[in-house]
Amino acid sequence: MPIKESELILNPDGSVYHLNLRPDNVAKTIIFVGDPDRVEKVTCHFDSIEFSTQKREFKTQTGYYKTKRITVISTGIGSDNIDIVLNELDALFNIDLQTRKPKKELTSLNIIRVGTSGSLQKEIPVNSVLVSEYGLDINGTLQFYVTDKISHSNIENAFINQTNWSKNKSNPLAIKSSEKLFKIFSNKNTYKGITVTANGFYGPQGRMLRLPIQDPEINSKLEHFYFENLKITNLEMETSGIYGLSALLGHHAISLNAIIANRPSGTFSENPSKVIEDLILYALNKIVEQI
Ligand SMILES: O=P(O)(O)O[C@H]1O[C@H](CO)[C@@H](O)[C@H]1O
Ligand SMILES: O=c1cc[nH]c(=O)[nH]1
Repeated sequence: MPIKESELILNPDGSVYHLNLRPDNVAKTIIFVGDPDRVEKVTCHFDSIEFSTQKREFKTQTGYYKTKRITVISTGIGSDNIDIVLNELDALFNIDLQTRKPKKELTSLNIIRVGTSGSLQKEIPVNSVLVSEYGLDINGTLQFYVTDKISHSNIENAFINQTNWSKNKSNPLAIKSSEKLFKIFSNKNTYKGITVTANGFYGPQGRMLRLPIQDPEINSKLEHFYFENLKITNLEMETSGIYGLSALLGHHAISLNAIIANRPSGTFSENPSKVIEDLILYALNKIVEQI
C-alpha cells in the first residue's frame, strides 16, 4: 500500500514537507548543526556549493569539501525537530516518492552532529570537545517509537534508581552511538560519556532563574551517576533523538559536542565561536579522511 498523502507530505515541487528537499539535493554524509547561522560556518570551508535552501529553522546546503560531497542542515533546537529532520531525510533516500512505497534496497546515511553543550563534570572544562558514546533520552520523543531492540535497560534502570526519577517525567532511554563513527571521531584529546538530551534549556537542564524545579538536586545526581565505567558527562537537546531514530532507521550517527558551559563550576566559554570553529574543521577533515 502506498503511504497516504497525509502521512508523507510532499510540496507541489515534489520536495519533502518541512525540509523543502528533493532526493538529489542531499549527500549521504550529513552534518547536523542546531543554529541555521552555523550552516555557513561549515560551508564557508567548502570548495563548491551546489544547492542551498531554507524553510523555517531548517537551512540546508550541499557541496564539496575537498573530494567529499557533504550536506549541512540546521535542525533548530530540540528533539521534536530531530523527529522531523530524520524522518524526512530518511524518506528522501528510502521511500520512492513517486510510488510512495519504501524501497527494497535501503541507503544508510552517515550523520554527524556538530553542536554545543554544557558539561556536568568539573574536569570536562569549557572549550573542550566531547564525543557522545550514548545519548540518554529524558525528553519523551523516542517513547513514541518501538525502542526495545535499541535501548539499554540496564543503564536506564540504574538512572531511575540513582536519581529517584519522578514517575511524572518520561521514562529515560539510553541509545548507543554508531561504533564505526565513534572510533573515527574520538581521540586522546576528546572526552566521551553519556549525553543527556533534555526537552528544554532551563528547568529540564536543572537551571533555575525565577521558577523552582521539581528536583533541585537533579544536576548533582546526574554528575554522580555511574554505570560500570560510564558517567553522565553533558546536557544538550538533540543527541538521543538522533541516535535513536538513526539506529531504528539503519543510519550511522555521532554527536560531537563543543563544551561551552561547565555547570558544576558555573562557568561559560569566553569565546564559544572558537571551539565551534575548531570542531567544524576537525569534523570536516575526519569526514574527508575516513568516511
Ligand atoms: O548548539 P546547538 O546545536 O543548537 O545545541 C545546543 O544549543 C541549543 C540550546 O542553546 C540546543 O539546541 C542545544 O542542544
Ligand atoms: O548548557 C548548555 C549549553 C549548550 N546547550 C545546552 O543545551 N545546554
